[in-house]
Amino acid sequence: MSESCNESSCSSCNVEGCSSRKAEDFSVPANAKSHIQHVIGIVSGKGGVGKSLVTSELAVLLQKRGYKVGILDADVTGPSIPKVFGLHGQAFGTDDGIIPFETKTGIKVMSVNLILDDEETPVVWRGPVIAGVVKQFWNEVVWGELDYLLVDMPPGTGDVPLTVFQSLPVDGIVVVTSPQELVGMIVKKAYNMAQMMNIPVLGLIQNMSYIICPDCGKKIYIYGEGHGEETAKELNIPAYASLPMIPEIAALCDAGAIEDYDNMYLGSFIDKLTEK
Ligand SMILES: Nc1ncnc2c1ncn2[C@@H]1O[C@H](COP(=O)(O)OP(=O)(O)OP(=O)(O)O)[C@@H](O)[C@H]1O
Repeated sequence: MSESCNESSCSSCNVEGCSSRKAEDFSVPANAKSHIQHVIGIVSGKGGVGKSLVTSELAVLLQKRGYKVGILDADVTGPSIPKVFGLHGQAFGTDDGIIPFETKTGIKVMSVNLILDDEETPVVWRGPVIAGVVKQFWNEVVWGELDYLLVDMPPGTGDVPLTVFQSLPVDGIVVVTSPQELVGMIVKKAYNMAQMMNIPVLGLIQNMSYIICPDCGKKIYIYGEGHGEETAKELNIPAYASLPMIPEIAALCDAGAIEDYDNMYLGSFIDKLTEK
C-alpha cells in the first residue's frame, strides 16, 4: 500500500501514489463575459415527469420577480426548452463566444436545438460528445450578468448530470417527480447522487399531482396523493411544491407561449429558493 500524506491539497503533496489523493478537480471556467450568481440544476429520476416544464416555469417566475435568468438546456438528446418559449433558428458567435437566444421577457436560453441546422435532426452522439456540448454551453456561451442560471438536466443519474455536477459551480438542485413514481426510491437516488457530490437539494416539486374538476373545483388525485411532501420532510429538503395538471399550460407550451402563464402554485417555492 502506498504511503499516506497529511497535505490539505494534492498540489502540495509529493507522495507518489498517495492513498489519500483528493478528488480531481474537473471544474471548467465560465466564459470570461459571464457573471453568474447562482447555478441551479433541475433533475428528475426518470423522463416525462415535467422537468423541462418546471425549469421553464421557475425561470419565468424568477424573471417576473426582477431577477436576470438564463436556462442552459443540458437535455441534449431531448431538448424541449426552445419550443415552449417559441424560439427557433441558429445561435451565432462573436469573438467573445456564442450569443444565447433571448425569450420575449428576456430569459437567456442555450440549447442544442439552437445550434442544429434543422431542429428535427436527432442528436445521435455518444456520451462524451454530449457531455462536451454541455461544457461548451457553460464556457463558450456569453451569458453576461445573471442572477440565476437554471440547468435542465436529462433524466436519471448518468453522464451529463455527473459532468454538470463536476464541471459547473452548481449551488443546488431541484428534483422534479410525479406521484405515480416510486418517489421514495427515485428521489432518494437523485438526492444521494447530489449528496455524493456535496451539492444541496434545494427543493422537491411533485408535478401532475392532481387535476381540478372544471365544474366543482374539487382536486382529483388520479394517481393517488403521492408521497412528495413526506419525502421532502424526511430528507429535510427546504422547498416543496405540488403542481396540478394544468391543461392551459400544455396548450401554451405547444404554442411557444409559456411566458403568458401566471403560475400561482410555485410562489412560495420561489420564496424559499431565493431566500437569502
Ligand atoms: N403540470 C402539467 N400540466 C400540464 N401539462 C404538463 C404538466 N407538466 C408537464 N406537462 C406536459 O407533459 C409533457 C412532458 O413534460 P416535460 O417535457 O417537461 O417532461 P420532462 O420530464 O422534461 O421530459 P424528458 O425527461 O423526456 O425531457 C409536456 O408536453 C408538458 O407540457
